[in-house]
Formats: sequence, C-alpha cells, structure tokens
Amino acid sequence: MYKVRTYNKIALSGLDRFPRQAYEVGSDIAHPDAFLLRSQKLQGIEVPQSLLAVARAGAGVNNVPVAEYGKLGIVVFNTPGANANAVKELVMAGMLLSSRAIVDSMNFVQSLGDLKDPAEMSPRVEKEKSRFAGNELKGKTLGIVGLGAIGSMVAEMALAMGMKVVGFDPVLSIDAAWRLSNEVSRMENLQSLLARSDYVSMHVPAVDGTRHMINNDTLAAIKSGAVLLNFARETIVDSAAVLQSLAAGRLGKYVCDFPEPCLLAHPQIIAMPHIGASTEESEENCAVMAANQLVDYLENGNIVNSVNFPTISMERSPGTSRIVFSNDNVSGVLGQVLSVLAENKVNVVDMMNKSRAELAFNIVDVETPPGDDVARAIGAVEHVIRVRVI
Ligand SMILES: NC(=O)C1=CN([C@@H]2O[C@H](COP(=O)(O)OP(=O)(O)OC[C@H]3O[C@@H](n4cnc5c(N)ncnc54)[C@H](O)[C@@H]3O)[C@@H](O)[C@H]2O)C=CC1
Ligand SMILES: O=C(O)CCC(=O)C(=O)O
Repeated sequence: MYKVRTYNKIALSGLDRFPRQAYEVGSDIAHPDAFLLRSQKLQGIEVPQSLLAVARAGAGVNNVPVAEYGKLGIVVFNTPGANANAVKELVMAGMLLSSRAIVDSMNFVQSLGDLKDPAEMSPRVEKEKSRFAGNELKGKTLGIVGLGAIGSMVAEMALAMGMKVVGFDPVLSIDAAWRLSNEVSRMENLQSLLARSDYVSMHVPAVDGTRHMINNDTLAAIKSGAVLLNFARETIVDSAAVLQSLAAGRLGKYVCDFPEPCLLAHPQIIAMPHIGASTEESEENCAVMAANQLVDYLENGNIVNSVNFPTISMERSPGTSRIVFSNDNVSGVLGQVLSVLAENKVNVVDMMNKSRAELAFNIVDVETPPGDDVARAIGAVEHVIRVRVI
C-alpha cells in the first residue's frame, strides 16, 4: 500500500486518482510515502523518513523547502499552468475593481434600502451616480512582470480588451517565449516598465531575487496614478513602500490577494483573501495533475514537473523489474551501480539517467527481480541518495 498524507482542501477528482486498493490517503496518515498539499507551509514540519515525494497542487513552491528535500532524495512536484486561468480572471476583476467604483457604488445602492418611497430610488441613483464614474481599460498600458503561465495569459486577455501590453522577464524560458503574443513589447528593465504602465501586474515566483522587487526605489519610477496588482506573493511587494507611495500621491491603487493588517481600511487598497486559484476548475486541474504525477513517480519512478529533480520518464519494458535511484550529480556513480548489478548477475534491459544542477536520477529496468541485498549494495555506493525497487 502507498500512503499519501494530504494537507489543505484537495479536490475529490484528484483524490480519486489514487486507486483505493493500492493507496491509503488522508490528513492523518503516518509514515507517508508522499505529501499532497496546496499552501501548507512545510518549513518547520518534521520530514518523515518514509517520505519519497511532495506534490504541490499549484504553482508557487515557496511553502516547500525544495533544496533541502532534494538533498534527502525527496522529489518535489508542482502543477505548472494548472491554475493560471483562474488567476488571470481575478487579475481582470482586480483591474476592473480598481478602474470602476464597483464596490463603492454597490455599497451606495445598499445604503438606499431604507428609503420610504420606492419612487425616490431612481432619481436618487441618477443624481448621485456621477460620484462613481471611472476609466476604461481600453487604450491603457498594462505592464506585466513575469511572463510565465499566468503572465502570458494575462497579456492575451489585456490585448483582447484593447490594452497595450509591455512585459519584463529577464529569465523567460524558451517554452514561455513561444506562448507569448508577439504584440507584447519587451522592456529591458523593471523601471522602464513601471514608467510607462497604467496598470502593473506582478507574476513572478517568491524567491530571494524577487523579494521586495517593488520597494521605495522602484515605486519612485512608477507612472503617477498607476494601479499595482499583486496576485503573486506577499513578499514580492514591500507594503510599507506601497503605503508611502499612496500617501505621496504617486501610486494610484494597490490590489492584491495577500491582505496584511497594514493594508486594511485604506480607500486606495483592494485586498482579498488568497483566492487567486480558488475556482472549482483550477482546484480540480491542480489536484488531478498533482495526483497523476505522484502515482507515476511512486509506481514507475517517472518524474514530470518536478522543481528539484530532472524530468525523466521511461516506458516499462514488459516482464522486467525496475530499480530507481537518486544521486549527487558527480561522475562515476552510475558506473559503480552498474558494477554492483554485474557482480550480482542482474542483467540490465533498459536504462535512463538524467541530471539537474546538483542532483541526478536513474531508472534501470532489469531482467530478474533484484533482492534486498542488491538494493542495499546500491544504496551503499558513495553519493547514492535513495534507492527503490518497484
Ligand atoms: N494568488 C494565487 O492564488 C496564485 C499565485 N501564484 C503565484 O504566481 C507565481 C507565478 O505563477 P506562474 O505564472 O504559474 O509561474 P511561471 O513559473 O509559469 O512564471 C513565472 C515567470 O516569472 C519569471 N521570473 C522569474 N524571476 C523573475 C524576475 N526577477 N523578474 C521578472 N520575471 C521573473 C520567470 O521567468 C517565469 O516566466 C507563482 O510562483 C505563485 O507565487 C500562482 C498561482 C496562484
Ligand atoms: O492553492 C491555492 O489556493 C494557492 C495557489 C497558489 O498560490 C499557487 O498555486 O501558487
């Protein structure tokens, strides 16, 4: 039986991917082979000896100690793009909420509930509606910082709304570049993007290099009256700098789904709970993708969409047994493991070896099931981190 410990609310369609006869799944599972989670912070949570993999049903992995887990041979997955559409749609809502006085005007209408004469409603509304006039998005410039799964979708949506789009992403992957509309103008640096954008939307991961990317210095370059949207992470924006820029009349509005006490009850701040990915569709997409990736890893050793190990996937050769092992990415390890197999007269049918930064992963299909002694001998090879026979 494989054991999967869940954290957070995981969509049932994802949990259904674990066949009941082969998996125990629940929030109180002891000795888990895998964790399946959303925003649960794993820093500070004891790592069970049994843990082989972690699947983050979502994009951001700042809640997982990715490098530390890699050193222990624990494969960390995420679900790239699976919730991007949900975030894109909330960004659009954020832009509309900031450009039209939707919330204030709704509150005004609600305040008319105790009018004595129903006939007074229409003239009152017509008289006072001018207080709630706004601006259109069409023709305005949106600056997108981070042009990955979400950023590229936000760009497409903004172009469809008649906006001009500029983007900044100095580490854009080739795949992401292919996805991007050629109508997005590339900015050489963040300052240039901030200087020309009426709306700025942040879509970068929370890593050391993006911490307080929006700060006093960068906000000094922002176009006067611009709206800043942060549906990425709290750490990317220095809230104190935002408050100062709003007070100075430079930044026009701040919209985010990362509320902090200092951001509440401010007329130019729209703060929501962390609901960027909270749609039925996105929760299902993420849960199904995360669960499929876990099953394929636990049962076949295949790794797709990991953030610490290389992508590696090999069809099973019929009638064979499979050995999978991770190791430090140094020379000679695979050779020594193959020597162990040769010494034990275990014949290799097919194999694959991939590396990524300091880590490597190997899949070896062998003719006869290797005994525990063979697995132990492989585990004893210097720089081998973890071995499984599946
Ligand atoms: N509010 C919410 O509920 C959600 C928030 N997120 C957040 O959004 C982030 C982005 O998500 P995706 O677009 O799916 O990820 P992604 O990995 O597809 O895109 C991130 C992009 O940021 C770029 N980037 C990295 N460092 C940069 C820098 N210093 N300057 C400019 N660009 C940089 C990368 O090259 C990449 O193209 C996630 O890491 C997560 O923190 C994601 C999903 C839901
Ligand atoms: O699971 C969630 O609701 C959070 C999604 C998120 O922030 C992410 O995918 O990075």
